[in-house]
Amino acid sequence: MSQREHPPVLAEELGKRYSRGWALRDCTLEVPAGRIVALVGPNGAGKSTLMGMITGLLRPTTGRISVFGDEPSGGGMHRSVAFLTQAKPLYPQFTVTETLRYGRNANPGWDQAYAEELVEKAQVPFAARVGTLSGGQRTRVALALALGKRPRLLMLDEPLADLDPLARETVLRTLVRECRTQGITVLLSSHVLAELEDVCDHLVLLTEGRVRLAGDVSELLRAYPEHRTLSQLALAHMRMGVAA
Ligand SMILES: Nc1ncnc2c1ncn2[C@@H]1O[C@H](COP(=O)(O)OP(=O)(O)OP(=O)(O)O)[C@@H](O)[C@H]1O
Repeated sequence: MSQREHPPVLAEELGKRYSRGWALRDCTLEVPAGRIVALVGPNGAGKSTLMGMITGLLRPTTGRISVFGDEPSGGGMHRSVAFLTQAKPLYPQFTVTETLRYGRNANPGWDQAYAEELVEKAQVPFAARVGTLSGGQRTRVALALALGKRPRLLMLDEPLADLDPLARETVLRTLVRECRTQGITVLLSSHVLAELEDVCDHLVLLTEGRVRLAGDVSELLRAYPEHRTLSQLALAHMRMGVAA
């Protein structure tokens, strides 16, 4: 089977146990190609743990996970995956130009023209040091760094948490436009359910380390007609999961 035919993520009975107990249990799911997937759940539900296992930074305790058909290893992230977190590991003393140069040196498939175009569109000065940029500008640079890698799967763990509502909307719009145009699969973790509404077409909902709901958003809304929106659906299942 060619790598193209493997789904971006396939988890089978995946589990992760820390010293304090299970963070994720019996997690079986597929992240389908080309979708924008909302990964939601209350605090401590296991979202970051799942993402950590997709990157290969965390090793599963039980079960299996594959990323484009490959088992993640501790030897670095899959070359087709980019990961953006709220922490945005950018070097504050680097200029934007130097940050992109770092991206080029670190990534074999790097697309310099595309990364520069994203920075230009965001109107961030190339000569500015990253440490002097606003939160919104830093996020746009981090996004250029992630997309310049030309990933096929982009994972975002609460990347917009420190942005004002206007910047959140702008960044999210840019992100969705770029990913839809490029056919990039997105796994987006956020607590702001309302802003996932018009963006995500697939849902993975975790509560207490278990997959409570997963699937195509329109199909799920048809299966649960008492809920009209992704937010209502997710919130109701989060309540059930926590009460269970
Ligand atoms: N390194 C660790 N050692 C011990 N327990 C951990 C560790 N990392 C996470 N956990 C625990 O695993 C569970 C799941 O945590 P995780 O960070 O995956 O949740 P989350 O859904 O991302 O939460 P949040 O929305 O608050 O970011 C929590 O109970 C957490 O305390």
